[in-house]
Amino acid sequence: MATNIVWHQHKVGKTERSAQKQQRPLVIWLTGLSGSGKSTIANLLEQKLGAADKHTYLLDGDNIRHGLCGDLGFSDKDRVENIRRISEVAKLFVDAGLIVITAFISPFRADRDFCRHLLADGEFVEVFVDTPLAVCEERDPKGLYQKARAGDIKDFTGIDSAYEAPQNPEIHLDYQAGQSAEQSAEQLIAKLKEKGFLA
Ligand SMILES: Nc1ncnc2c1ncn2[C@@H]1O[C@H](COP(=O)(O)OS(=O)(=O)O)[C@@H](OP(=O)(O)O)[C@H]1O
Ligand SMILES: Nc1ncnc2c1ncn2[C@@H]1O[C@H](COP(=O)(O)OP(=O)(O)O)[C@@H](O)[C@H]1O
Repeated sequence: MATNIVWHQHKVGKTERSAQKQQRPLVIWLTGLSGSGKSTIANLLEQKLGAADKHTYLLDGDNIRHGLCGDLGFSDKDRVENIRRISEVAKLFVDAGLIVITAFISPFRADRDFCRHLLADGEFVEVFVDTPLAVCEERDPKGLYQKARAGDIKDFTGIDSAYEAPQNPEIHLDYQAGQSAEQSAEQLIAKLKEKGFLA
């Protein structure tokens, strides 16, 4: 707990930093099962926003777990702490004026809402990458479902660990058979624009 600590109000704030970048800072929070397409879509989205002169930062589950969250595993408690840390980092990057893209399973509603409530109204865009478990398992890009089914990995999301689907996400990316990742990323950009999150 922060006791005997006083918040410093700096002269240069979020308003100045985002004005300098000529953009509205945001968190675009992708959530979905392992293999649903979060990392692939997030990467394409970041490339497309960069090409449109936006200033972005992508926080991706696998990468963050090598450093900032390298001490955490996949128990419910560790996942809560993982998302808490990511949320605080995302808030700092929003304060820096950036468009933050996150790609974490983030299986628990309360934790996604924690990030939403850290930010100002309209700064948190929850994107549900709604790919059915059977499709994720069929894709199995890292062979993890096979290991989880064989009992070699415990607490695997969708198998023996819960995934709480968003009830009212700002954007719902419904799985469509045969749709490419490129098409999904384009669909996401179109929805971000349609809903007024991107100029
Ligand atoms: N037990 C278990 N359950 C789920 N996922 C597992 C597990 N063990 C390892 N992995 C790999 O870790 C990636 C998920 O990390 P996240 O930080 O996104 O998870 S969480 O948000 O804290 O639930 C996840 O990456 P993605 O496939 O990109 O989602 C997996 O590659
Ligand atoms: N429409 C799509 N959107 C995203 N990924 C797709 C799509 N169609 C096929 N894929 C493939 O599915 C896999 C998704 O893996 P990944 O992006 O690592 O998912 P996650 O980050 O959610 O675990 C990749 O191999 C990707 O090429």
